[in-house]
Amino acid sequence: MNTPNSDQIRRAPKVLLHDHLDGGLRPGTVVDLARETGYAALPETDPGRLGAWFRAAADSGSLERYLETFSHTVGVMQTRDALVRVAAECAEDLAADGVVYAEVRYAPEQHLEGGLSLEEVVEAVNEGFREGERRAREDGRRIRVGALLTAMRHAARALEIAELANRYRDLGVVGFDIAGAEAGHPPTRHLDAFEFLKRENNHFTIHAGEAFGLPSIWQALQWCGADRLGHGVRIVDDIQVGADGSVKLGRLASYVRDKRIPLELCPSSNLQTGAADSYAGHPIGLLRRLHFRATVNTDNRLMSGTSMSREFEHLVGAFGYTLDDMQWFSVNAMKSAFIPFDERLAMINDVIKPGYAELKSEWLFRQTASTSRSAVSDG
Ligand SMILES: O=c1[nH]cnc2c1ncn2[C@H]1C[C@H](O)[C@@H](CO)O1
Ligand SMILES: [Zn+2]
Repeated sequence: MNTPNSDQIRRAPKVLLHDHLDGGLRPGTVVDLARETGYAALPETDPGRLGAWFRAAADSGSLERYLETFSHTVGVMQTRDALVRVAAECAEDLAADGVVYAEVRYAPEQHLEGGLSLEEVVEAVNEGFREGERRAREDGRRIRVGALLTAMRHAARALEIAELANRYRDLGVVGFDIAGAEAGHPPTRHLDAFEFLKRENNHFTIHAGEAFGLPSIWQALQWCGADRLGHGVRIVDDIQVGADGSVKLGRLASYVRDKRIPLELCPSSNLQTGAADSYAGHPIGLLRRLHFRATVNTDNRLMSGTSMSREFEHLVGAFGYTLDDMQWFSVNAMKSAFIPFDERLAMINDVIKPGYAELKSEWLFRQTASTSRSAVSDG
């Protein structure tokens, strides 16, 4: 009865925990910035064709090949102005899509080629997010964006980036992450960074259980102490579903569910990197049914040609999700955010729940309107 249409999905208040700044540029902005900064390696210079190129190139079935496409976005994000613009447009685009709270991540160490310092990178991105929030407000939309600082798992700067995240805590940065090719780069190589953050009572998430399975999830949780799992989708490898529908959770899957570890699931991205083969077959269906702390995310809007609304449209199509399901995912995400508890609670009670209540009550008023129309035409 309350299956949402596209317009309702877009207007519904959504919460996004896993979105890469360098994976979400507008294609036209990539073209503009390449021209302005003298970046000559773009495979296409027409925005439409460039957007299609990113989607196709990222659609290889391999995480390593998917990640190669980032050389072009990172390539044009090497100046202060470019970072401010990309961050402002990110916040604006998310707000236009109905996102009310987002944590957007990027790796400061990848933006130093033009001579910026790590601090200048963080300050430029923060400035952009504040500008985007302001523009959204002028358009009558409300969004709050926090930054997550990512360290690249194949590099050796994790402790330095963790210290940077800690220094900019309460100044626009809400946590830390590690990303990059998973196989061959275990998170335990960066234990010093995680231990530092734990001593500082700071928060972090780790990309795990995407291209590599249970050992990666286990390490991220039990060795590194991650607060959330970036993807974590392969936790289904520890869940057995019998022919009669009975379900048996292994020890790790039980731990993840019992401890309410948030899973930052990214359906479209998983289809492109081969972690899932269809929306209907995506583990999110099972994980939602089993009441894991599942959340819906975009990962890389440019590479997947997606948005939060599109991710939900796919899920509504595949699983028949209703506005109640959308609210469940959004509340789950908000509970799992890295901002203080009282702010999360206020977002849930004062923004998310009223937003869904408004949408869920629309049918009442639509029915009155159509009754009066038919009365007029009957007369
Ligand atoms: O899905 C992903 N898995 C692992 N690494 C990723 C994914 N999406 C983006 N990245 C990498 C490429 C970016 O340059 C970096 C920082 O945002 O994070
Ligand atoms: Zn990611």
